[in-house]
Amino acid sequence: MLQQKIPATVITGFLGAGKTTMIRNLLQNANGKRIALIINEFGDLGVDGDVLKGCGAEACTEDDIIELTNGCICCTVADDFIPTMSKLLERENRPDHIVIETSGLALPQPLVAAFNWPEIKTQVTVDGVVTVVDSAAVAAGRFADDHDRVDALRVEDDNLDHESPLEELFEDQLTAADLIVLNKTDLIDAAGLKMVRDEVASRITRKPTMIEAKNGEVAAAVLLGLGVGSEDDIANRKSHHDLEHENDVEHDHDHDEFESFVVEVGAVADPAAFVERLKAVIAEHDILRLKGFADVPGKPMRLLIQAVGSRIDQYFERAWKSGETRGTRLVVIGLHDIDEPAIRAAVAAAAD
Ligand SMILES: Nc1nc2c(ncn2[C@@H]2O[C@H](COP(=O)(O)OP(=O)(O)OP(=O)(O)O)[C@@H](O)[C@H]2O)c(=O)[nH]1
Repeated sequence: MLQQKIPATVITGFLGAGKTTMIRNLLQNANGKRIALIINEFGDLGVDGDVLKGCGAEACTEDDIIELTNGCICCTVADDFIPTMSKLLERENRPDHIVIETSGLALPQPLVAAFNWPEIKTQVTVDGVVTVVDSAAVAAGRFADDHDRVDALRVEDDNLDHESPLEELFEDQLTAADLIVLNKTDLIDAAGLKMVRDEVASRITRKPTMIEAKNGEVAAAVLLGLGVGSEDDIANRKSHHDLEHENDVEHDHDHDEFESFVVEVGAVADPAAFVERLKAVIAEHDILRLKGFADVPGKPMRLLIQAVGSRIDQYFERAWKSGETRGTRLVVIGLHDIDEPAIRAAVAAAAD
């Protein structure tokens, strides 16, 4: 009997835009669909996986959550993504829908193109590519306003042939979209939102639907079931990288423009003071994303810390498990020239 292709939704968007938050909401409102989730994260602490496993949604048990941690999914298609999909498709109990969260630094194009590989194409189709946008970051000029900085980087590095790395990636993720979710609308006013809409529209030639959301609250019926088959249209969604290297088959995409590392420090006695000091460290070093868990003495639960630019959210996420080593571990992500030793020292000092 001919099996129906399983629809797969690719969820992309820059670091901290709200992808995991939106997926968490989706899993809790999945209308009875069984969803398999493939999560790819930059930096190897597995924060997103933990957040999603912790939500206990029936739509997606821990077994249905697969983490790809060997770098950005767009660079590990052959080694990581295809074998993972093949294994998932061999399962007896196949999911109704597959959701793939790319890392915030991933180019979605190579991932979508992978759905044309013969072993995948016969069994799965890309239902749609959903690009989540941090509206507050766009309104603040995060993706447009760093020309001085890029010029400075270019002086240091002759090989930097791009515009701003942030701007390019932002556009590439928008270019791949079938649906754009303008998230974090709670952080801006109506005029700001209008600006964000115009700014996003000005960066793409295709005209995908744009919707607004806060805390990633988008109905499952809106996110799933777009029915696009985006893999067949991938030639019309070329990234800057595709366009620059069209005749250059040897050229690999990489993430040299970004750097990530994990900082481990001691227990944090005063979380409020720690977070305030972290804000200063983030601003001074222009850290794009910082997230992880902190050990607060006397507390049975671990503190989840999520920073996107200067905004930091924190909450006690779950109890430390027996046998788990308590500790404070944070992933730091920035542009390639961030000062790792200085940041390590500053975060350690902030925890003291
Ligand atoms: N104020 C506000 N915060 C939000 C909203 N959506 C997400 N956040 C917060 O933004 C932070 C980042 O959200 P995530 O869902 O982890 O973002 P992400 O895109 O998965 O991040 P990466 O996987 O690191 O790229 C978290 O602290 C969220 O609670 C929103 O609509 N409004």
